[in-house]
Amino acid sequence: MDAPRPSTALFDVYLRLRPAPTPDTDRFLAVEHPPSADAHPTHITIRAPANDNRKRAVEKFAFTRVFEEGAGQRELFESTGILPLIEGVLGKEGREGRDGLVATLGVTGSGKSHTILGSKSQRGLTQLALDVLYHQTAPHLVETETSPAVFASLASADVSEAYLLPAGHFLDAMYSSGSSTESRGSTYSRATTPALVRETPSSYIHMHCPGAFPTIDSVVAASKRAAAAAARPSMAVFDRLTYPSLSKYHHHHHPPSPLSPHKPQPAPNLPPPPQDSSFISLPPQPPTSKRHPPRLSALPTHPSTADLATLPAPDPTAAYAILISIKPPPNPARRRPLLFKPTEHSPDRKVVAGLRKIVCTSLAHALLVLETGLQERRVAGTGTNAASSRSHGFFCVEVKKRLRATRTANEGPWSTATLTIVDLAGSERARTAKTAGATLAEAGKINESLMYLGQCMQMQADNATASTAGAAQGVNNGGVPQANLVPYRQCKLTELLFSNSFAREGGGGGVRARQQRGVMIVTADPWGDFNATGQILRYSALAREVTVARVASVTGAIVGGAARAASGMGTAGGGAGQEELEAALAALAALREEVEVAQMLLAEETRRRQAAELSWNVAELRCEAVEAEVREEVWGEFEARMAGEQRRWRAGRAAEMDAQDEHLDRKLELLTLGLDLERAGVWEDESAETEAGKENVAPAESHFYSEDLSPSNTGKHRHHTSHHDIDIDIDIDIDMSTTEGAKTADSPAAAHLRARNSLLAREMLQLEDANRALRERLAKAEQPQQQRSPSKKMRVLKTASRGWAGSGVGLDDC
Ligand SMILES: Nc1ncnc2c1ncn2[C@@H]1O[C@H](COP(=O)(O)OP(=O)(O)OP(=O)(O)O)[C@@H](O)[C@H]1O
Repeated sequence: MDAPRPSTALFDVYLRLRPAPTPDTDRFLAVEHPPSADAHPTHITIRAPANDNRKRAVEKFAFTRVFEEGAGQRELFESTGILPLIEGVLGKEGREGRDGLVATLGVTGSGKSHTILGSKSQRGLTQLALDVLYHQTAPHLVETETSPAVFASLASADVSEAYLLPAGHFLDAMYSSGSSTESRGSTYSRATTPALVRETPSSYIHMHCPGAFPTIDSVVAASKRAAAAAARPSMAVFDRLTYPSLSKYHHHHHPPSPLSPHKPQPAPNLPPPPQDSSFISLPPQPPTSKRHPPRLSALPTHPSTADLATLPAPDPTAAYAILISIKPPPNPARRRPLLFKPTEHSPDRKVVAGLRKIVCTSLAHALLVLETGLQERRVAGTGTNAASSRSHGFFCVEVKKRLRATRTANEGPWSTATLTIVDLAGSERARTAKTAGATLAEAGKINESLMYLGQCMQMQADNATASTAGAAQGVNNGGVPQANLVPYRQCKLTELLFSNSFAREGGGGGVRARQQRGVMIVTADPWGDFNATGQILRYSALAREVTVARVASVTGAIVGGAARAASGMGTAGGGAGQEELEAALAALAALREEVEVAQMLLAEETRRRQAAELSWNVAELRCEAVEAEVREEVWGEFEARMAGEQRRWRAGRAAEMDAQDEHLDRKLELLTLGLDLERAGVWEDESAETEAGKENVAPAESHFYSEDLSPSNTGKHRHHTSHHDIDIDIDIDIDMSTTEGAKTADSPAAAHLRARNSLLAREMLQLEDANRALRERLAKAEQPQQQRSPSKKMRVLKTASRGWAGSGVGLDDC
């Protein structure tokens, strides 16, 4: 069985074994060493301890690499791909960084916290990662403790509704003047944390340092005020928000701690430091409002990262800022679920809203903030592990990056990549752990979230195996292996861990470039709980194989009994009969073993099927909910559009009818006018004087009036209009001489006539305009019909020529 090395994997999975607490006991887990001395082990096998009579199958698991009991923190740090993760977070030159995830998973007491956070004498992966990060970015870090403008730019670039604080500010607010208290111990142990009953830091801050937390708004406002006060030194305002040097957290008897061999720490030249040792070393104390800062020199400095062979390279063209996120301690009375927010890059990329983000400009600051964060993590002792972590711990190191200002260009916008380090709470069996009440309920939740995590990991392992098998057989689906969806949205834990691994940004081809890469370190105690460890190994391993164990004792007993029976039967059967019997018994034993393995496989498959059914049901419910939501949304939009269309159509129709009415009114008005004139006898008289041969007008046409406006007084103006089913021909033939005659006569009738004439002339012009517009509309309406059918075209032409025939106005005039 080879360990698949999938290219599409969410993360590499490493196994770390912890040293034996009592080495002389039997271990159930064995490491398979590869034949070559240079190669690292990748496989382990587990077999049930002797006292477990139920299962006899041997299970074999494959991991990216197995670290045996002797492996130290430094070896783990160097060999688990964390350095490339850090390089990814820093980002290549001119490019944004990529998120990285380091997580530990294992049964309670198997060494997760030891791996991630270290112990009193050894640094964990988190401290080592911070050391490398600060060492590599030191020349490129922006100064936020003293520069309000830079701090404000960071604050305004954060989209997660976080509270940004400079580290000095934060630490001072957390550990204000309690420095005169006596030393109460010197042992550093995280195990004492659960018993500490103190004010939560946030309540302390609000009670004792009102306004001490600068919100984004207050810092931005402060920076604006500072910029505006040009006469004063611009630092004046920010000084009030700036906090004392880190060196006050050093013990005066100790030299500055060489936390990072690469970067000297500030000298301890401040007021007499507290006699107290690190707050994490305190035995249980009565409630008090004072807290004491961790003593920097008490924090472990081993192992060092000074002589690492390869270090991640930062972007030389960029400026960096490093922020450490801390979730404010929850109010037990009003526990709220984590609030996720999509980021500016993609709705899939989620961040937790409402965190405190501490801008740390040095490793020492970062370590102090980390220690402070650890205090806020809820730890409650259980029967299994006295220092058991009863919550999943997330340590998020945000690396902000922007292009530095040059002579030709200003600095670019801040981009963010996050290194998330996760110490998952241990899975445990309630019976073993002897938990009760709220702690038992919490354990149930933790186990549930770990179950969902297990499903995701199994799915990823299956995908990876399928992809490797597909690649080996050259079978693929258009170059893309068919992968099952990893159900990471089932719970907050898996969403937090993996939403960035699947985030699609922008919809373009290069969207996967920023997807998160991860490292999962599974911890196991080879002498611990066989069942619980086996369960975790089953869902976390990259591959698994079940083989039959030799059940020599049982088979031997059967064979021995059979042989005795055979010999008791006398010598009649002879040697041949006995051999036959032995062979039959051996076959029987082999069949029994097969049945047992088949039963185990069946049980495993049943469990997986049930898990798959569960996720299927959840997915179906989600689909239904989404479908209903989409339906409702589409229906609402459709109805709104329909109503809009109806409104528009009604308005258009009303306007059209108004235009028609107006047109008809005007025609009627003209008709009435013409009739009036006719009645007055003007037209009859004048028509007698008009020249002979004047064109007759078709009876169907309306002959309203004629007016001769030509200079020679002999011209006539004809007007034809057609609107829908109404055809109107207007002949205007006004004899100006008559008008002149009338003018000369200067009778009331002549004056009336003149007035009428000029009114008519105006009306005629308006009518002409309306007529022209109508003709254009008619022509447009007829055009498609003419194009469609030649016969129709002819019909239209005929109709048109008939319509214009009597008026003397050619089609070209239309
Ligand atoms: N590789 C190791 N080397 C030395 N000591 C170890 C190692 N791993 C674990 N231990 C010790 O085992 C004990 C339990 O380890 P740890 O607290 O890290 O377990 P855990 O898996 O985090 O447990 P929980 O899930 O309950 O928090 C600690 O005292 C720790 O120092």
